[in-house]
Amino acid sequence: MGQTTSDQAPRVQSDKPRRETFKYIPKAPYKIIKILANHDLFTIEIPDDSMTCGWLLSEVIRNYKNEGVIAALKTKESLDILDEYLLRFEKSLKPFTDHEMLTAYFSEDCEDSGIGRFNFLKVIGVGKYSKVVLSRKKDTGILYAIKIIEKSEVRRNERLAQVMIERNALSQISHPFIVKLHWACQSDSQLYYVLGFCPGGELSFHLKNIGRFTENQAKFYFGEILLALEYLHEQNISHNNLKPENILLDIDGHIKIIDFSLATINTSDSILTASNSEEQKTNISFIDKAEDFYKLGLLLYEVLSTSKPIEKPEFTIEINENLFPKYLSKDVKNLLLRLLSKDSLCKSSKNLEDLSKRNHGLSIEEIKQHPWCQSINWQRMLKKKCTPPFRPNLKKSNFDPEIMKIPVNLDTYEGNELKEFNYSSEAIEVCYWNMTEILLSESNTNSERTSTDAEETLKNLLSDKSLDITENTAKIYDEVQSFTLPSQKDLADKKVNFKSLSPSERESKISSIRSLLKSVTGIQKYFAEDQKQHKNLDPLTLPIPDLSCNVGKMQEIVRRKLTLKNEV
Ligand SMILES: Nc1ncnc2c1ncn2[C@@H]1O[C@H](COP(=O)(O)OP(=O)(O)OP(=O)(O)O)[C@@H](O)[C@H]1O
Repeated sequence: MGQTTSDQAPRVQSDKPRRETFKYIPKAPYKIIKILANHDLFTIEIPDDSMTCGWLLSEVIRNYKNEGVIAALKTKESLDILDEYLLRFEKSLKPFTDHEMLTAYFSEDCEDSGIGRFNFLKVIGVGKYSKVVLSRKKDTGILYAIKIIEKSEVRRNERLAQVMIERNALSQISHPFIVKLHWACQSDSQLYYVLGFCPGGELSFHLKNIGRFTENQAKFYFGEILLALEYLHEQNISHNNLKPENILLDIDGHIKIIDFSLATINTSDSILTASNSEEQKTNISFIDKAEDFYKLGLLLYEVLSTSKPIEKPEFTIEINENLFPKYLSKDVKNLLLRLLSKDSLCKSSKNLEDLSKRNHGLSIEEIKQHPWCQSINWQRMLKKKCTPPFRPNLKKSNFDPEIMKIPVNLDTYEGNELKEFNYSSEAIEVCYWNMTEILLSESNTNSERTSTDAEETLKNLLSDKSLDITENTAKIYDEVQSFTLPSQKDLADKKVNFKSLSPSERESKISSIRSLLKSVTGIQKYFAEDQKQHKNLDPLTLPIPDLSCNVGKMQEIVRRKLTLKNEV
């Protein structure tokens, strides 16, 4: 059979108009994202929502032609949860708005093998003996939560053994529902545990926002915690401090158990020191595990009712169904009864004599098979395939804003680039006050100023190659932010005082501050003495294009505070 190939086919000229179907019509971008990379500002067109954070980063790297290695992207406002989101390459770009501006994070070389490998960003948690600080690893740009423990506090409170147990427990754990310890290191005065960052905040924070959880919501958290406990107990580790404050959420809403500061590890060695008896060895580990179940019961009660049973005296006497809220189902009441029963209390008292009083306690298997847990598919849950009741808000931080105001105590950090400059609070405070004075004197000369076009000023600022904007002062931002303005009267007095100074007195007052600010920010040409060359750069009206512009940051804060103050 003769085959007609396209070559052989007669070329017939058709009279019909040609169809346009093959014409390539470029699709309008679905949205664009602006990228500020060093002094370059460019846009990336996002064709649709299926594009991911990993794709965006690769596009940015492809488009950036200048010096430096881009390791990550971050939000302009350093919003912790979105910054973490941007590091998840598989995540969709959906949460970002059209024309959103992101900044590039450049990899920094670092020879230090200790804590100097990290830039500290802000305090996100405070414990009795420690602070937890959100930090970025200088070379990779990855975010971590670093728990900083003061050695002096450990010594004073004789907590060394406990601190070592926390470290040892964390270092042998690897489980999807338990925080990961990546590194542990120390300086002369502090211990550092570098932990995976959980941006979703504490379960207690969400509990406060929501009121109380429904049984289904509670069941999800209960199930994930139980799986983590099962794993811990298999490793002979008891957590001993389960409570909503120690359950964090990851970016998708799954749990991570933190805080092993009260944990116990039942190694045969430690048991041997306590006693050589095999029977007691079994009992002791049994008691610690029972303590976890009891605490799990308290946690379940708390999330379902929003009250802490521990604060109710009747709970420590004899537990019965009447103590539970009426709206709870029969099944959950039964489970609570079993977890919180007097038996459990006896077991958790750690008094060996009490053991004689106990009946048979619940095992993990029994809890898993309890009627209330019947709807849980444990295999799916372990693989994180069960949908969390809610996802943490990506548009605002899930950490307590009051805690985030706490300054990172930079004086005590060792081994990073802060050595050269004294970043003590007083130094920053001096900066702050004098910035205020400069702004006040500026505002006197022209009270009608309005904000200039942000884009335009940004371009001016970026095209000025003499400005050496350093990345290093998110910490200063935090420090400055934590100061409060004085009363209107004090401000007025300051203003009058400052105005009454002669130009040379003003100059001498400001000059030391100016050099301080220059060394803090790395910006060499900015203030009055430079204004002849930089007429466009008006400290009062300069918009804040990027948080890495440190003077801008300070101005913004001062201005925001002044506005607030004036509104009051
Ligand atoms: N990996 C993390 N990611 C995000 N936030 C964290 C992380 N670890 C701790 N935090 C925050 O820091 C707070 C305090 O941490 P943690 O509970 O470990 O300290 P603590 O045990 O209470 O302190 P201490 O041992 O000094 O008593 C937590 O409640 C939480 O808000």
